[in-house]
Amino acid sequence: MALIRVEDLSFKYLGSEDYSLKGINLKVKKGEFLGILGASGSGKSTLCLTFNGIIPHSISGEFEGNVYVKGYNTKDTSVAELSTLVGLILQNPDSQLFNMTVEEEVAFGLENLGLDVEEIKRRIKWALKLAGLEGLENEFPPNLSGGQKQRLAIASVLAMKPEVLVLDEPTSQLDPLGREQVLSLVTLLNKEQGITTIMVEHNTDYLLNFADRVIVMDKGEIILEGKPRQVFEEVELLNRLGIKIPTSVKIGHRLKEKGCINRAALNEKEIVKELRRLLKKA
Ligand SMILES: Nc1ncnc2c1ncn2[C@@H]1O[C@H](COP(=O)(O)OP(=O)(O)OP(=O)(O)O)[C@@H](O)[C@H]1O
Repeated sequence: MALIRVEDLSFKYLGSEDYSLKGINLKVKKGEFLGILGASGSGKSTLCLTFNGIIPHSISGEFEGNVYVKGYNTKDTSVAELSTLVGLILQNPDSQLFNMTVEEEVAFGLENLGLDVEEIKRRIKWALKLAGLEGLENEFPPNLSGGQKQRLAIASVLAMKPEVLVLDEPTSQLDPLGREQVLSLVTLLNKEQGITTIMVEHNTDYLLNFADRVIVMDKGEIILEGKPRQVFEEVELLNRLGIKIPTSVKIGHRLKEKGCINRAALNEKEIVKELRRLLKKA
């Protein structure tokens, strides 16, 4: 059974003329890693906000269709209840951190869940360890690096033990090291902890390697969907939308054009394998 089911979803912000989401149908399976791509303004963030009920509960507009999370219709379920199922991470970690210490930041959401003190302590320790922030419990969050702040934001939602993590461009405001740390953490959470992951991410090399499926949005619609290697074969369409083609796929295309290999959408490992084969032949 799908963990998330989106049926004929359309949404228009209050006061807007156009719909930001138009007839979206989507299923996400438990444990799956779904990547979301699309040009600026195509509706990626709006879609993310429907998974934990912020749309329609906190942002009003015309909402048509249904979003189900673990069978709960988000229209009939509060954001507080949904936040125990769906953890949302936004672009800017500063907008998500409010407390005086790293530990208090993670404890914050847990205190409203009615958990006993020992369980809260256990969860804080577990989440900070997974996020690689052990030893920083007493730090003042604004003093952390960008990557550490974003990992703290992830640890805070992780401590609620959500079934789904929704990440909306979590690396876009980070330096290269911070970006890599956050991407490694997301990979670990999905592949080792089995957390269903939905991620808006412009790093298509990363999605090629780690996403199970990718959707491409344009003007509020899903216009392309499939396994990353299928989606990244659509070079012309992606170029038109300004979506970066993964480097290994670009090299694969060049080699295919030159008649050296038969398939183009290759990841780094496969490109190296093909190049070694070609070198041996030469
Ligand atoms: N709060 C809002 N009120 C009115 N219109 C909005 C609001 N937020 C977004 N929109 C509009 O909805 C459409 C989709 O925006 P959205 O932010 O979901 O796109 P996006 O693909 O996430 O873009 P980006 O990559 O720039 O974040 C755009 O036309 C945008 O102007």
